[in-house]
Amino acid sequence: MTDPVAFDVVSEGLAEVHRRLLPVTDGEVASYIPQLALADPDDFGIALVSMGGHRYEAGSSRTEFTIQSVSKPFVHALALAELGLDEMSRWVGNEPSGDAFNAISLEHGTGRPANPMINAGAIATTNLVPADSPAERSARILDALSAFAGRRLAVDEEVYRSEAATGDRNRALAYLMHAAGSLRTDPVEAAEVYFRQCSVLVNTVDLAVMGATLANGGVNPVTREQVVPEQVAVEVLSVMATCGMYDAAGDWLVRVGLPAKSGVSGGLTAASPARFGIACYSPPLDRTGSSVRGVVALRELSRRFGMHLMHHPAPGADTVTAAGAGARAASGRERAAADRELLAGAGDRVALVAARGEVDFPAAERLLHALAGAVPVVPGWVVVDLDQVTSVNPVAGLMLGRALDRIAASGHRVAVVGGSAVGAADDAWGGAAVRHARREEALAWAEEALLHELRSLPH
Ligand SMILES: NC(=O)CC[C@H](N)C(=O)O
Repeated sequence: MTDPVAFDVVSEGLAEVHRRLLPVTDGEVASYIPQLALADPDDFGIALVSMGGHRYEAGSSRTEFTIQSVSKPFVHALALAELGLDEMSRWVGNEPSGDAFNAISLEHGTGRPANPMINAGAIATTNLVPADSPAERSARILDALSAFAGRRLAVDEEVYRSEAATGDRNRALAYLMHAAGSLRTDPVEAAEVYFRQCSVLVNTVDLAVMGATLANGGVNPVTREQVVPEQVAVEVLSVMATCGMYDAAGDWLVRVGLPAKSGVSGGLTAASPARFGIACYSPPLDRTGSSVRGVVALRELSRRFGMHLMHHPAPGADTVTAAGAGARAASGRERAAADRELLAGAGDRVALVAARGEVDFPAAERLLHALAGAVPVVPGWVVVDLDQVTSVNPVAGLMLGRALDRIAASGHRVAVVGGSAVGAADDAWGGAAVRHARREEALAWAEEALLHELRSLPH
């Protein structure tokens, strides 16, 4: 029997990066929260989770640590799912602050924190999660983080106490926001809920699953649970891309090109939309508060696996499989010599355009361009074969519908073949088109009508 591990080149890639970066000893383990100073600087874990829910890992990927600021995007997701983007944005901005994570980055006048990834914004966001008491709020947050991770998580009470004992700066931020009217709950309680959220224990694989859930439109790829709506995942990833790495966010986007979030315990998660969640854990931090090994590892992995968001994606399969008029659009029916002759003289009055696969905005643009080139110059018949189309997204359906309506309005008769996947787009073309089950039928329908017209013309 073949050992499936022998084919695991993904884990091999992770192991190679891990081996190469293990000797890196730059950075300092965070000590302003005393309990964090006890972390082992040699711990180094890497994990990658695919949209199929497959997990790949290297190093100390199962070592537990407190989530710290990596919790912020996930609690932001929970608050967004409850409040919606407009209401959220009234309380917390979406602008990169360019400041350190613990900066007093509050908007002049309103006291609104710049974004939900810095401490001030995170404390405000946490306390926007609807609940009747701080305990209930903490419980809801723990539930949400667990759903993102796909397993039941717990709070490290010692780290929580250590952070609460030394958390005056965060309390001060809460007081400032409370005074300015941007935090409505009690400042001390607000900070406590935030400290408990930061003290939730995770491992590197959990962080990768959490990132993968955002990359997968809010559906946890391991448990298949829809944790937050897809739109919320899109909004959270956007904020991660611009604010997730604090005052290093710009450089990060250039070099790694993925939405990400780091934390002071050394955790780091990144999301490659529709592809992977990737996470690292290594406690020594750079001056911006992100894991030194984590940052370099993500840089290498992004390059190695071609994950930079701004990369030109590989083109999909051709959408348009046939486009033309005349002979190429013939139905193949047996016909009398006289009819064949008639058709040969007027074959360019029947056009065929066929498409396949998923039709989204760019694919619809290609299809419409092909239609424009194939439509007869004099009133004729246009057969659009969508039998091999697997899906049409709403915007593409609208575009196609409008184009077919226009073609019909300019005097052509339109037939649409198959396209059971087209579904919603059906309403879009408002019955301007005749439906046929097969391409040959539609072409024969067009030819019969054309012949009928030609035969009645004086020779
Ligand atoms: N960047 C971080 O991870 C900060 C989280 C930490 N709990 C704090 O508030 O200071």
